[in-house]
Amino acid sequence: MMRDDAILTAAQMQDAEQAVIAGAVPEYALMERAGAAAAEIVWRSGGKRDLLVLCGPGNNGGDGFVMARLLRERGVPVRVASLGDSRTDSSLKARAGWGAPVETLADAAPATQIVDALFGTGLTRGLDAELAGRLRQFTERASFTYAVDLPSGVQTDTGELLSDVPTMGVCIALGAFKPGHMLQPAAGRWQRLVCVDIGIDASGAKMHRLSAPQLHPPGPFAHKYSRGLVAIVGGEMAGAGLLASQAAARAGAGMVRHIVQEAIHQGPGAIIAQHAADAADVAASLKDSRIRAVLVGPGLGREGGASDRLKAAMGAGHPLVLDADALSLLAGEGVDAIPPGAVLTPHEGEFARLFGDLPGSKIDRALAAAKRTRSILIYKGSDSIIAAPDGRAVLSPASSSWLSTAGTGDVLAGLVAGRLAVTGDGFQAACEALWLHGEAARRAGAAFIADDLLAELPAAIASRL
Ligand SMILES: NC(=O)C1=CN([C@@H]2O[C@H](COP(=O)(O)OP(=O)(O)OC[C@H]3O[C@@H](n4cnc5c(N)ncnc54)[C@H](O)[C@@H]3O)[C@@H](O)[C@H]2O)[C@@H](O)CC1
Ligand SMILES: [K+]
Repeated sequence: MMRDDAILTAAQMQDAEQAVIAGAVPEYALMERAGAAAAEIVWRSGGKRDLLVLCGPGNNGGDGFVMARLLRERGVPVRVASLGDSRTDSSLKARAGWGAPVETLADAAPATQIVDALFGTGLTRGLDAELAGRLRQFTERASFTYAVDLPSGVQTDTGELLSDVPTMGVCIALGAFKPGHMLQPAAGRWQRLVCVDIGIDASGAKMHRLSAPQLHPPGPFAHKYSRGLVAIVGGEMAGAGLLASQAAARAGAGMVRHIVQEAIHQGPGAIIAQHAADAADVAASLKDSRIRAVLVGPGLGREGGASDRLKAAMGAGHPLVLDADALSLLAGEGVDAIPPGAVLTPHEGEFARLFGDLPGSKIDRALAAAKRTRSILIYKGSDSIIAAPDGRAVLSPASSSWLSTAGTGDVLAGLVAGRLAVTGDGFQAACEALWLHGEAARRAGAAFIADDLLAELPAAIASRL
């Protein structure tokens, strides 16, 4: 994973900052770098339009003072309004560098451009109502708005909004992304998110932003079995299994067997339907050493023999992807039944049924669940998280809201199974599948249905070869 996709919590960011300071770079030098990088973005976006920088008492405010000074030097008409005194050594130095009058937030007039440098990673509580209201007024009257590090009011590590947060034009993450840049509801509070380099070493980060994968075409001697055989154990509703089957086939599996309950062949000829009336038939169908991934859940149902079909799938000893009804059934039976190493794809409701009310941020919950089950988790939502038992996490930036339609989860599960058959690595498969899913949705545009994602997959895959 690329290092410039690193995500650090507030505490990890502080450690990274201390490491740089220990390497003989003073804290104020880091503030100068941060202010200069953020000022560059403002300059490129808004040029010489009049600017009001709102500065808080800490180092976020210090960044704002540096920006104000540097943009003034470039001929931008800049004013600064502060919450009061600056309280850190570096922000006092930055304020002295500005060296011009500072207005109060109550008295300052609006401006065409607004910089929110009130609070960043040091936010400890929501803004009081008067301040939040004032920030909203300034923001609504401006044409160009920028948040330094995070919009003030966003909790750095959880993405919670501790007070009213207006939507900003650009959010300028300093040094590394923070969880709050990826997690909802914060992640919807800007139009554009950029991360600027300030010389922080984030190479040890265990969290990353989902990035575009590098995929490979089949080798010259590839054949259908060498590319990976995927078995999809269906049940009552063949349609969901078919969506997953096609996704697995397009994702790169050499062959997909859809193990169906009713002996009716549906769907494209490329998908092989195999009739398995009961769990014993399922177990027999899965006795094939060429199988590289088994997906169970989409269309499985929860009644009748569904639970036995699931057990047959879990007992077959192949790499597993568990989705949808499989997760609901397992919620009843307990997560200890989940074979270690599986890939689980719960949405919020399924996650809660499986793991109950876990504490912490969505990342903390995903990591705890991955550790507990020794599985890879794709904890789905508009801020999907992939978590591994060893503490790695990949966070997906918000994907198309049109994905909130029936069948898209089946497509994702099929993609995971397909990529698992190709790569043999659950974490990598989850990352590649989630990216392809989001990219197919982006390409499908508006008002698509799950089947349309299948049609977009070849182009999404081709773009990463
Ligand atoms: N960590 C780093 O590597 C760097 C951090 N920098 C900047 O420093 C920021 C963090 O600075 P600080 O730790 O000083 O924290 P902040 O500047 O985010 O704010 C902390 C101050 O605000 C007060 N405060 C918190 N919530 C409040 C609320 N709701 N109402 C009123 N007061 C409140 C705190 O008591 C404290 O005085 C980062 O977001 C970034 O902008 C940069 O200068 C450069 C490098
Ligand atoms: K801010």
